[in-house]
This record gives sequence, structure tokens and C-alpha cells, in this order.
Amino acid sequence: MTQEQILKALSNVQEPDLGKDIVTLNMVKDTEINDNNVSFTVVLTTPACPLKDLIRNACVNAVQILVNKEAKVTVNFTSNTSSNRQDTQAVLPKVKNIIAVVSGKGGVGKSTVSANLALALAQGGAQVGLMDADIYGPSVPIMFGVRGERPMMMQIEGNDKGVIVPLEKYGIKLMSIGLLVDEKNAVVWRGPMASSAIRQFVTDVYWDELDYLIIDMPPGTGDIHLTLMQTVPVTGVVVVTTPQDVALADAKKGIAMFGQAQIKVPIIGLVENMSYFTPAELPNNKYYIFGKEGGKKLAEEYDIPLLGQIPLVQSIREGGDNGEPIMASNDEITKKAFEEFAGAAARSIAMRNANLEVTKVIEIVEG
Ligand SMILES: Nc1ncnc2c1ncn2[C@@H]1O[C@H](COP(=O)(O)OP(=O)(O)OP(=O)(O)O)[C@@H](O)[C@H]1O
Repeated sequence: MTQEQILKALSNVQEPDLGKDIVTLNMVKDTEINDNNVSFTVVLTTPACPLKDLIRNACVNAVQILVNKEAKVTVNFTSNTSSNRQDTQAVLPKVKNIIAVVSGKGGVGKSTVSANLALALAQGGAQVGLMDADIYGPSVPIMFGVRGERPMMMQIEGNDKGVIVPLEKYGIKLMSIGLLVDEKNAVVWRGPMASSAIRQFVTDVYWDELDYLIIDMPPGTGDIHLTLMQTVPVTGVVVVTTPQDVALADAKKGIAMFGQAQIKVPIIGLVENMSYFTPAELPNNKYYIFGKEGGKKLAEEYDIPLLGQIPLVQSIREGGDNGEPIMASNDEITKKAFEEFAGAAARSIAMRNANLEVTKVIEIVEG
């Protein structure tokens, strides 16, 4: 067997999401051949890639069918999370992907989804940060059991004001606007005051190197959302909804806002939360108490990916209230829904990076 033969065979293996073969995409590295043994490394676009087994099998088959049916093939995986930023001098320069989690309506589980998405991506091997920018109802301090903690300041080169160091918990970095301002005061902030607080918040926290920064946004579609998108280059948004009509109507407003010609931030996908109720003692029973598949239908109508359907489970609520989000627990059954959702989100982000325009802050021309 020769290196050329192996690469030629592997050029028949498609990266299913990116629609090109793994050799053209430069994903094959470190090929080693020893008699009948061949090993190589496939560099994925995200460590949380749920397609590893599929790609591994396709590689093994390609080598055995096209080169040598006796070959013993070892496929190793590594990853270099893709990014679509070219503005590395700008704000948050070492953050590869900035994902805003939004909802049209309050209370649909946006914070729960943000926190567990961040944890699931980190458990897949990515470096992840969670920024709670929900100025009117920051939930991260309670969800992560860090209420009352005061973040440290640090001096870094090129910034004489000092920067805020995120906390670290359950393998992710996190910061909440609720840890920096008095929650009672923030509620009454409106307009420019809220906008300037959010601008300062996103630029003053030192996230350093991250594959994904998940931003838990305030509910609705308002000035704060615009300010954020004018301040940081948002890779894309994840929209959270529940299946009821009232929530879906508001989710549509969110989708419409981000899709507007002047804004045009890509929608990574939609996640339907509280899709059905499952009692702990009967995990296979599903009760569609908020209606069936409203989020799924909405995703189809707007032609955006449905990233997941998360059940309504008592332990998800308890985890949020007790400072241990479900992805930090050992409730394997419930975690599965979030793991699948995070895998789908990571795939969709990689596709966005491969296929769409460069990520940049938006400029809105007033008037
Ligand atoms: N899938 C779920 N199963 C059970 N409880 C859930 C689920 N998702 C969210 N919850 C609970 O619902 C409540 C609201 O969730 P969360 O705070 O995440 O919503 P939100 O959309 O961020 O709210 P807000 O608009 O106030 O920011 C919380 O008590 C949370 O634990």
C-alpha cells in the first residue's frame, strides 16, 4: 500500500454535511503504513461531531474495498473547530464561534437550553464559554450555583482598565451580568443604559481562546439584541421555542428579526423545548401537553434546521434550581436529548462556516 493509494481511496469518503470529500477538505493527516496496517488522522470541524462512526466506517470500507481487503485500518480523530471570522483584531479575537441563543417569548427555557448546550459541547471536547446577557432575568448564577460570587479582575497587555475573568464550573467558563450588577437595579434599565451595560459586559470579559461562546440573550427582540450584534460578530443564532401557538408566534418574530436584510445573522437552527412531558418512572411515555411538534412544523415552514426536541422532565427543572444543570448530572436518559441537540448545533455551525458569508458585526444604517 502507498500513501497515494490511501489518499485516492479516501477521496471517495464524503463529509456528509459539507458535501465534499475529506481529502479535498484537507481533513486527512499523518498517514502511516506498515505492511497491512494503515493509520491516519481525520481532522473534524468540531470535536462534538456526531458523525465520527459514520466517517470511520466509510474510511475503513474505502481502504479495504479500493486498496487492500486485508488492510487493518485505524482511524484517529482530532478536531480543529471551524470558524468564519477574519476580524481577529476585533472584539473577542480568540473566540471562534459566537452563538446567540434567543427566544421570542420569556420562560420557554432559553437559559436552560443555553447552559446545557454549553456543557454538552464542552463534554464533546470543545472549549466553551457561557455568557448570560439576560439583563432582565439573569439565571446563570442560580443555575450554576454561583450566586453572590464576585469575579476577579486581571491586567492584560493593551488594556489598561483591566478585564473581568470568567468563573469556571463543570468544565466551562461562565459569566453573568447578574454577577456584575445588582439584579434589582438592572430590571429598570431601558434603552441606552441597558445597551451600554451590555456593550461593556461583552467587551470587558476576558474569554481568551474558545471554540464556542454561547450567549444567553434576553427574551424578545429589542434594542439589546441589536446592540449585541453591532458589538460582537455573531456566528449565528439558535432559536428556542415551546410547541404552543403563543410561543411559536413570538419565535417567528425572532426569526424575522435576524433574517432582516439589514441584519442577516444566520439562523443555526430551532430547538423545541418542553416538546412532551415524560414522567421519571415511565421514561418511554410521552404526553404532548403543549401540543405536538409545533416547533418542528415551524422549522419546516421557515426552512431552518430543527436541532432538537427536549422533553419536559422534572429533573431538568430541579437541576436548574439546584445549581447543577442536567448535563452536569448523571441522568443519562435526559442528557441524551441535549447531547443530540448539541451535536446537531455543532454540525449546523460547521456548515454555516463552510457555506455562508464571513462572520462580522452588523452595521445598521439608521433612518
Ligand atoms: N425541558 C424542561 N423540563 C423541565 N423544566 C424546564 C425545561 N426547560 C426549562 N425548564 C424550567 O422552566 C423554567 C424557565 O426556564 P428558563 O429560565 O430556562 O427559561 P428562559 O426562557 O430563559 O426564561 P427567561 O425568559 O426568564 O430568561 C425554569 O424553572 C427551568 O428549570
